[in-house]
Amino acid sequence: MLLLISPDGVDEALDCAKAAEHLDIVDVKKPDEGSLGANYPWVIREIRAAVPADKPVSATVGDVPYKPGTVAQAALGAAVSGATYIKVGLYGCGTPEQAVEVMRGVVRAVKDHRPDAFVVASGYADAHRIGCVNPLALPDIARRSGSDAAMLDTAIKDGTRLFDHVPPDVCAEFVRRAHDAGLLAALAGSVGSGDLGELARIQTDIVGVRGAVCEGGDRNAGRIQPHLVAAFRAEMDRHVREHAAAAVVQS
Ligand SMILES: O=C[C@H](O)COP(=O)(O)O
Repeated sequence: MLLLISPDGVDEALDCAKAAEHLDIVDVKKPDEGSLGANYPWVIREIRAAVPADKPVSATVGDVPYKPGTVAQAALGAAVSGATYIKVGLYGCGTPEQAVEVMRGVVRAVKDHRPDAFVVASGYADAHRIGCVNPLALPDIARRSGSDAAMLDTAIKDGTRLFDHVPPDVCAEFVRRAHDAGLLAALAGSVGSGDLGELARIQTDIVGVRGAVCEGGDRNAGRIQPHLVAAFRAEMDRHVREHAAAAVVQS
């Protein structure tokens, strides 16, 4: 499992850089603009310069409306600024067809510029609260649009967790569908260390975290703490090892 951590700006990215050995992807976002709020191009550039070159920088393009041209141009902006993972929150897409149209534009805009960039189509575990596409539709949306990964996060950060909205067995189906389509499966949404056992068991590829590695577990008022990143990573690796060992015993 890969660990993606979301700093809110350059200062927190520097804290991530101090914990770089414990994380895999630095994800630039602007949490005060939403769950997948987009940050400024110059912030992406500064963060790219601040984190070790071997760590991919991801950028969120926003909780986007159903405006395929606008979103494609914004995604290109993130790629030009140095992000190699481009994450799009399909907030304003009410049907899979709309979501596929938006993501096709993103894939073309980003990969024309940088063929090796990695495009992530993200839906929301609490889609029922905002009226966007069903979580289990995401793997097929990602596949049809040529994206590289399907993701779920929570849209409303009110303390409810991924598993409160999409129980582990449904997340397992999400991961299965993503893998069957040849995609990576990424899961986030107030994920805590207590969720890591299930996330490892269902073979999640990427776990996205912010609140759990912030001071006081507070994604808004707290700041990312390198020692919390290290502790979270240690717990994650422990679960991955345990599930790998269990799989060997069963086989
Ligand atoms: O992509 C990851 C999200 O930023 C997760 O944030 P959170 O753990 O505070 O819900």
